[in-house]
Amino acid sequence: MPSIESTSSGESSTGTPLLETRGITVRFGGHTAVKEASIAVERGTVTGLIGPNGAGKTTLFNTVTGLQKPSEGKVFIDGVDVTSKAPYKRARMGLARTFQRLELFLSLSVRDNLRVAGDIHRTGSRRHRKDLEAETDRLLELTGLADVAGKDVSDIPTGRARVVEVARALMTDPRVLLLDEPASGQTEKETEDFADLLVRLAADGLGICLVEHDLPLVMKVCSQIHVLDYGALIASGTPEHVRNDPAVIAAYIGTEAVA
Ligand SMILES: Nc1ncnc2c1ncn2[C@@H]1O[C@H](COP(=O)(O)OP(=O)(O)OP(=O)(O)O)[C@@H](O)[C@H]1O
Repeated sequence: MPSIESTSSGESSTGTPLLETRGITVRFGGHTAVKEASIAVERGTVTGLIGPNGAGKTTLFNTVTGLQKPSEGKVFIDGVDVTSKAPYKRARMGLARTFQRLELFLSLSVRDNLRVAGDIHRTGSRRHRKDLEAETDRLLELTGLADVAGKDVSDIPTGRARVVEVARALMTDPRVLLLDEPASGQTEKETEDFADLLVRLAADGLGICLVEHDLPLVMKVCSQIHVLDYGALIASGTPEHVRNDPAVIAAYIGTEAVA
C-alpha cells in the first residue's frame, strides 16, 4: 500500500478523507435509489455502510467506483473530483472493490487468481514478475490463505473464497477498499478471522468501506458507520451512536435487531 502521511485523526496529511461522496443522488427512471448521500472514508479506518435490503448501498458503491453515473452529486478520491472519471482511472488512483456475488476465476487456483490481478496492475518486465511473486506470497500469508494457495477456488468453502476476493483486490495496491457483503457465507470462525484481517489492514493505513448485513461484525470493526434507509442517510457516527439512534432502530424493526 502506498503510504500517505497521517494525522492522529486518521485523515491524510491534507486533512482530506481518502474517499468522499457529496450529495450523491441516483435515479432509475422515477425511482430514487440514493438520495443526497454524503459519506467519508478516512485513512486507517473501517467505515461501515449499512441499511436494510434495497436501501441503496450497492448503488452508492457502484457510483463510487464509476459503474453507475450519479444523477447529482460528486465523488472524490483523496480530494480529487473523480465523478466523470472511468472506473479504471479510479482504480489507478487506488480504489479497489469486491462484489456481493463472487467474481473469481473458479477454475484457477487461489494463487493464480491473485497473480492475474497483480499482472494486470503491473507491467510485464522480469523485475515486476519477481515483485509479483513476492507480493502474491505476502498477501497469501497476510490473508491466511497460504494453506489453500494451490487449490482451485471451486474447491474451497465460500467463506474463504470471500477472502480470496479481498486478497485479489489487495494485489492492486489500493488505498481505499470497498467491500460488498464480504462475510456472507462465512462461518462464525471465518468471520472472526476476517474481522482481525480488516483491523490489521486498516492499521496498515488502508481506508476500508464495509457494506455488510452481519451487524455484530460491523459494530466490532468500524469506527464510523453510515446508515442508509430508502436511499437516504438516516444516521452517521460511531457504533455506539448508531446503535442507539431511534431512526436506525425503527429502520431495522421487522428486519433484524441492531447489534
Ligand atoms: N439498475 C437498476 N435499475 C432499477 N432499479 C435498481 C437498479 N439497481 C438497483 N435498483 C433499485 O435501487 C434500490 C437500491 O438497490 P441496492 O441494490 O443499491 O440496495 P442495497 O442496499 O445494496 O440492497 P441489498 O442489501 O439487498 O444488497 C432498490 O430498490 C433496487 O431495486
